Amino acid sequence: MRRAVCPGSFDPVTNGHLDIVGRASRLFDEVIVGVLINHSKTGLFTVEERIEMLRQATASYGNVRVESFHGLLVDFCRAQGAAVVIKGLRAVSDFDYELQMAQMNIGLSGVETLFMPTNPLYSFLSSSLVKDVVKWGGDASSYVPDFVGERLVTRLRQN
Ligand SMILES: Cc1cn(CCC(=O)O)c2ccccc12
Repeated sequence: MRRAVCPGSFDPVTNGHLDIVGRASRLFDEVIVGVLINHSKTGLFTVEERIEMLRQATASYGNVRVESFHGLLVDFCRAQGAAVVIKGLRAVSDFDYELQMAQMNIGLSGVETLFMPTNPLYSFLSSSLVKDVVKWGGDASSYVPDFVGERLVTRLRQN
């Protein structure tokens, strides 16, 4: 069974993430979305909330699993039996860092990284930008699933 891991923070999941995950799910037998647990950074949503939104957003794909992990990505890949990491590239500016990570990961463990160009519709998108837009009253309905947008409004506009 050919598995791939799509790692990230997903705080929250955006349509850009879902575009890549959906395309990867058509290329691999199973895709594991890995939600990174970062103890040094408090996100807007808890890891459990991010997992819940990702599971709801990817339920229709049929071969996507969502799990959390901490520590080295390659250790998570090994534990999941995945030989490939899928990364979405939004712009050339993403490439330097992602290349460095990919070279380190293959050196550490032989885990390959495949880069997928982001759909141009979402090449400017990030979870941080979406959060800022919603916080200041903007409409993010083109950029996140409706249920994610509703949770963003509830979480950001209460305070
Ligand atoms: C474009 C893109 C960025 N990331 C990191 C997201 C993050 O760290 O929150 C992704 C994860 C999965 C699929 C596509 C992407």
